[in-house]
Amino acid sequence: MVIQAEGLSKRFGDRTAVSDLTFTVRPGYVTGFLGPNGAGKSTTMRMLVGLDRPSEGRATIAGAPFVSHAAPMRVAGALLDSSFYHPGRSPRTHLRALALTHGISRRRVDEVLEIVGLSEVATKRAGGFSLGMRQRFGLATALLGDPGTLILDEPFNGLDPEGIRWLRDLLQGVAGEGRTVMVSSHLLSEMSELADRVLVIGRGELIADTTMAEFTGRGRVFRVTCSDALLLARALRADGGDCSQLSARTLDVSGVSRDGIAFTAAEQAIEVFEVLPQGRSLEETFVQLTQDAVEYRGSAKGGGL
Ligand SMILES: Nc1ncnc2c1ncn2[C@@H]1O[C@H](COP(=O)(O)OP(=O)(O)OP(=O)(O)O)[C@@H](O)[C@H]1O
Repeated sequence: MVIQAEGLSKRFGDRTAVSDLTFTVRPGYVTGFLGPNGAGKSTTMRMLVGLDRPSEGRATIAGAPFVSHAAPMRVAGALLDSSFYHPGRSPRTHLRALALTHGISRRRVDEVLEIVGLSEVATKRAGGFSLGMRQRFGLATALLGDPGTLILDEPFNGLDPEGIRWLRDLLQGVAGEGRTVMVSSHLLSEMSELADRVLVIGRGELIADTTMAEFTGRGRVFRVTCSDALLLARALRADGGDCSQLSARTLDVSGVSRDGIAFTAAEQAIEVFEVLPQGRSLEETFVQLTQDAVEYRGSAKGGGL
C-alpha cells in the first residue's frame, strides 16, 4: 500500500508547521523520516492518519484518505503517541476492545502481545509501564489489524539496545513481506542501519527524498588506497565523482558512494586496498543538510539584548 502526500500543508495560526510536502512512500521498504526538532515530522504523520486536518493538500494511503477506508486498522497501523491508552486498563483489555471494532479475533490480540514481548504483562495495568513497554504496547496496537502500512513516530524512544535490535529486525521483516513502513527517528545512526530510503524535512519543507545509500554517500569524502590512483580518479570523474589525487596509490573521492567506488574500480580492474570515510559522519551530513532549517539551534555566543 502506497502512502502519498500531495502539496500537504499545515498552519497553526500564523505558524506554518508543514509546507507543501509532496512525497510517496512505497511498499517493500523501510522509509526513514528525518528532520530536526520542530521540523514537522509528527504533524505530517498525524495528517497521514487523519488526526490533523491539512490546511492544504491531501494525504492518502492505498489511494484514499486513511479515515475513509472501511476498516482503517487493516490499512495502516500507527504509533504516534505512547500515552494513547487508559492507564487503568491492561494491554489485553485495551486491544480486545479495539479488536471488537474491526471483527479481529482474540487470538490476534494474544499474537500481537507475543510479537512485542508483552505476553507476561498482558493483564497488568498499563499505567505502570516504562517508556519502552509503552512503545511495545503502542506497536502491538499498530500491528493488531495486520495492516499493509506502518506509520511510526519515534518508535525507538525508550528502547534498550536489545529492544532497538529487536524492533529493527521486526520492521525490516514487515517491509520484507511487501508492506510499507514509515518511521521517524532522531537516532540517525540507528536509521542508517534500518532504513532503505529517507525523507528529510526541515521547517516543514522537503529537503531530501532519496535512498539511504545515496544519503549517507552524499558529500562524504572517502580516502581510497588502490593499485592505480590516476586511472581510478579518471574513471570516477567520468561517473561524476570529485577526486583529488594524493599519491600514485591514494586519492580522496566525494560525490560517489562506497559501493560506487568499488564498482568502478572493479570495472577498471583496479585493485582497491582500503576505502576509509573521512571526517563526516551521517550526523554531520544531516546537520549540514538541515542547517538552514534548524529552528531551535543553540547559540554558542548566547543571546543578549
Ligand atoms: N497543535 C499545535 N499547535 C500549534 N503549533 C503546533 C502544534 N503542533 C505542532 N506545532 C508546531 O509545528 C511545528 C512542527 O511540530 P512537529 O511536532 O510536527 O515537529 P517534529 O518534527 O515532530 O518535532 P520533534 O522532532 O521535536 O518531535 C513546531 O513548530 C510546533 O511547535
